[in-house]
Amino acid sequence: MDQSCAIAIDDLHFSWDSGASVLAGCSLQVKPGEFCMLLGTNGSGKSTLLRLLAGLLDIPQGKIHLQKPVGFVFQNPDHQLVMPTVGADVAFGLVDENLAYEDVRQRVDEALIMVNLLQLKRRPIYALSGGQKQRVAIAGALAQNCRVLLFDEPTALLDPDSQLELVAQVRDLVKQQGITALWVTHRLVELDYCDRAILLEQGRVATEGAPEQVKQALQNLHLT
Ligand SMILES: Nc1ncnc2c1ncn2[C@@H]1O[C@H](COP(=O)(O)OP(=O)(O)OP(=O)(O)O)[C@@H](O)[C@H]1O
Repeated sequence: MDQSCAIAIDDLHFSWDSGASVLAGCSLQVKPGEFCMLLGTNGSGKSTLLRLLAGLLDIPQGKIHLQKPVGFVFQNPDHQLVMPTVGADVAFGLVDENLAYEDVRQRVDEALIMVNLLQLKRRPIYALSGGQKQRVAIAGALAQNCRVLLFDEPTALLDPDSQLELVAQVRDLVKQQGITALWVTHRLVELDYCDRAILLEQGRVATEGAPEQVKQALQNLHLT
């Protein structure tokens, strides 16, 4: 298993207790600083794979190597933002680190600058747009110095303009900060922003490569 990868998955198998196999010999690698997108039909196991990577599920069979810390951005930001204001929410992820007040302030400000939200630091979460909420979730991970970010359909609830704004911003973050991103999507327009796309089918990688190559494979499979 290549330990120099940001993410390396080798022969991963997973089934839910009640059901059929979801991942069946899934292997893939993501290089440090790569923006990789993961596609596949409904139920092909994309979210399950992200949850296994994030350590939210136990791995029954296979191996996972992952650069840490790892951040997770959910489809619905209301499922992960827990504090009343932007700054408090970004700081919340640092509570276990026992940092001095000034260090927390600095880490929060730096993270908010990276996602262009410093001016909204005191704004209540309820007064943010969906795209702004997703950027708060990303800032929370950045404040914790996450090197790998996992995104589970983060644009699914956004309008088309906010969708492209978010994906472009994550691409900039990946390229400027050397962060690695694995991004699950159903929206083909987003593929133009990634370095490489991976198509998951029947629990394993069916195709991977440049965005155009994977779009073509999807068309051949009549999945578009
Ligand atoms: N908590 C759970 N308990 C039992 N089965 C589950 C659970 N979560 C997902 N599944 C099942 O596992 C399979 C894979 O689901 P998963 O959510 O990983 O797919 P997905 O590729 O992310 O789908 P989608 O594109 O619809 O989000 C599906 O058959 C789903 O019904």
